Amino acid sequence: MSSDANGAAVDRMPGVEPVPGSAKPDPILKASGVRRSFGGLTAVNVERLEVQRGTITALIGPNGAGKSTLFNLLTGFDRVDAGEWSFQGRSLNRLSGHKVARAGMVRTFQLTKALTRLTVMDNMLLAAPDQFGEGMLGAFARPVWQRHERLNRTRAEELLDRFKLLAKKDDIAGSLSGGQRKLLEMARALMVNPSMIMLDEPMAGVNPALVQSLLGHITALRDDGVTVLFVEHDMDVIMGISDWIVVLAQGQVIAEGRPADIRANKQVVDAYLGAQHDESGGEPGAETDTGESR
Ligand SMILES: Nc1ncnc2c1ncn2[C@@H]1O[C@H](COP(=O)(O)OP(=O)(O)OP(=O)(O)O)[C@@H](O)[C@H]1O
Repeated sequence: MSSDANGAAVDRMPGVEPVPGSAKPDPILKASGVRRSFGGLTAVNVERLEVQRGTITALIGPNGAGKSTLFNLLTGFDRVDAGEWSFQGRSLNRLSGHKVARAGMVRTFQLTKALTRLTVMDNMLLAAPDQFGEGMLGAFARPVWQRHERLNRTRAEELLDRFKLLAKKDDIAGSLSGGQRKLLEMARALMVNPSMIMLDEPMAGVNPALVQSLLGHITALRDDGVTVLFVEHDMDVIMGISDWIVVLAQGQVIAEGRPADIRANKQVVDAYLGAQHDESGGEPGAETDTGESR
């Protein structure tokens, strides 16, 4: 359960059963029988998973539970061995990452080395939909391309402004701090105007001073109608902003529920939360995962 602008608790999943594979009233994403093995190791084996539209859903689990693999499968960056899933009622099976993004479901990526050498603005423009070089076009199509470019630039500036990166638009992305890079990763993903964004460890390597600001951006996305699914290790972050939590262990969904349900789930506490909580300790939201476990 998360809070509204006045800090009051809001249950965005009223009546939803806190059990693995539970049906949601308005699922934006539905997956069933999704399996992926690497050699003899079953990395993902998800019988059923639904993500409620307009919520922040956390995907948690111990190292090696299959969280990143599931992200990769759902977003078209890896191939399933079996299973199917649909997004906004449309089957996404076997679509490439590019097509999945165009359908409205994007995931963030850490900036690659090549991207860190480009300016912040160029990073944004490269993430825009329908990228094509001017050289590929005949003279007749140039005005269309120029209009596209102008619209992309305007959208990039709006997003950079929202994420407080506009003053850095001409800086090399590699010069940004860890937290600013996370903001840029989010801003890049939003260039395609997605209905759902998947964040892989948004707080990893982020200076504690920026954690609250990042959390604010994530809840603002949800409040603007973007569905958020995120993988994170920091339990204070997870419990603080999630409307719903899905627990993965050895590739399977072993629990689902509101933060209070998950805290009260003995199987999850014994297998995962106990150890995590001992590690994080301090003030809620004050600790960050360094990403060193990856
Ligand atoms: N390309 C691959 N080739 C072989 N094994 C892989 C590959 N990708 C993932 N695995 C294995 O699949 C299992 C699930 O890995 P995955 O990275 O999805 O877990 P995770 O929950 O994201 O873990 P972490 O929290 O440590 O990031 C692990 O045992 C991992 O070693």
